[in-house]
Amino acid sequence: MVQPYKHEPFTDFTVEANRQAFLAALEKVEAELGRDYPLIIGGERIMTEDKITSINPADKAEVIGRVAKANQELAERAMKAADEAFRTWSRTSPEARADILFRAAAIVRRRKHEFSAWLVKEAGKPWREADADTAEAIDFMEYYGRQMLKLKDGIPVESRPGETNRFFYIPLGVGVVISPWNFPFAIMAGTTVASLVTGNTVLLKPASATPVVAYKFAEVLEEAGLPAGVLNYIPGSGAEVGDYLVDHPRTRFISFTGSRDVGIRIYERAAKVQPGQIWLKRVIAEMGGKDAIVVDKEADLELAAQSIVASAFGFSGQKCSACSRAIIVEDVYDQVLSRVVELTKQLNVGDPAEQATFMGPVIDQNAYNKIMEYIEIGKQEGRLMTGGEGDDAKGFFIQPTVFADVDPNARIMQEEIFGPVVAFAKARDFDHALEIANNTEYGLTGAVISRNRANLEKARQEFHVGNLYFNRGCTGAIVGYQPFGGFNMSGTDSKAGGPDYLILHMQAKTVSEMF
Ligand SMILES: NC(=O)c1ccc[n+]([C@@H]2O[C@H](COP(=O)([O-])OP(=O)(O)OC[C@H]3O[C@@H](n4cnc5c(N)ncnc54)[C@H](O)[C@@H]3O)[C@@H](O)[C@H]2O)c1
Ligand SMILES: N[C@@H](CCC=O)C(=O)O
Repeated sequence: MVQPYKHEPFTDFTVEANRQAFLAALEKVEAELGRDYPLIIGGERIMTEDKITSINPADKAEVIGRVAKANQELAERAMKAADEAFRTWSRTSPEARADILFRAAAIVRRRKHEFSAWLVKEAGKPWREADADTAEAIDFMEYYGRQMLKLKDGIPVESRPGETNRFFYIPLGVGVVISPWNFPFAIMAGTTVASLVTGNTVLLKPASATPVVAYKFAEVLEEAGLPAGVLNYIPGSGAEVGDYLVDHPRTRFISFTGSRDVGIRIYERAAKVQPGQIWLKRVIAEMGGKDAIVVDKEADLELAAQSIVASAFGFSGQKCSACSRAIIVEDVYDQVLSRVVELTKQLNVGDPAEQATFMGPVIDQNAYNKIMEYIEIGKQEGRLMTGGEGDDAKGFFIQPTVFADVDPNARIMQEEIFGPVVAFAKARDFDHALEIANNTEYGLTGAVISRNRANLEKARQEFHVGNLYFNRGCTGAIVGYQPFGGFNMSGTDSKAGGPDYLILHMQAKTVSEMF
């Protein structure tokens, strides 16, 4: 009997034993840096001449690993392997598939700090963020395994006398999983195992900035008993391998998490029926955000300031859920702003391998350049209150940055920056604050800090985001507790970690028999 689902607890690093264990994990990972990793196609390891070099964003001279790079020919081979493996994997019992997830979760749990240490090194995540990423990966495996057990016999439907009707779910086929670098373990693992446990086979193309942790996870799934060919690990260029697989007539569905622009491209390309294709591809697309925290005049202002700072600057603002807009009712605007500035100035920015670091680097040179450009735009559009500086000499470090008095239509209030930058806008009243909050093309997360019940109820109806939080920050959804996904240009609102997520990876079949 499977135990009821409970989310994986976060590690308390004030406990000395935990601190020591994490330091030991960092040491272990440091000793393994710089290795070469192959593709995995049909269970076979394939090394290529051309490689993706994964570096530490906090120290660009440090190579995390060199990963083989798939081209179209290898992607085709992987497609054939996945297509072949689908014949048997789709007939494997849901219980056996779920057991592989539970076993994989147990393996990761035993090596939890080691996985988090890879995240510190490869993604530049500070300890707490890395620990949360690993915990979320474990949660996805535990939660989706249980969800599959709930769904395995379908859902009862009505039958008339002399008739038996059954309604159940079958797998789709080969899925292409395309994952981002910002939750390089949790989102990569979650989107992969959701596809697998539902009986599909997978071509996994992880983000090029974080392919090593994805390789480590592919190894875990093998160790847990996943048969060869069911998961194929094929890092490669988005434009080359990504487009090729999205267009491929044998691709049955695409599970994409990433930026708005790439999401739209995939959505459009997947809609085109290719010669030989006998289905309409399904697309699950989780895209960007321009998330806001609204602060009412009747509110705990300290909570408001703490929530804004944590949501804006956790993992350097590189979360689709990050607070990049603080919308404050004018009566309390100055107080909240000055407290946020004060708290921001106290943040510890530096090497994420150090326990005391709150905020590490941004992911790479492109991200650094883009964010610094937005900071320049921000200087034209608002009042720079703190931050604004960057240093990319050793790693890609940007100071947490606060802009005040920004017009709701300004670029830094409309466009996803994906860095440690928050813009403040003043609202006349609560209704005006909600109007500003809804004034973007995105609709992912949002929060309201208020003691006014009527205003909270108004926000429940009117604040148009997939994940709305009251009296807390707008990041940190927990699998199975706060199913995650957004409206409008934030994607297809496919709620990851939610009770209806797995169904998106299957098709429903009705069988009616007369007696
Ligand atoms: N809504 C969510 O749940 C969620 C979660 C995490 C990140 N995000 C979003 O992801 C973005 C940051 O991640 P990113 O920089 O890795 O995004 P990205 O769109 O640049 O890349 C995401 C993935 O798409 C691949 N890709 C690029 N071009 C492709 C193409 N033509 N065809 C197929 N695949 C292609 C990349 O290689 C990568 O694996 C932000 O916009 C963030 O808001 C959203
Ligand atoms: N699920 C994460 C965000 C994922 C996107 O980056 C959160 O809730 O903060």
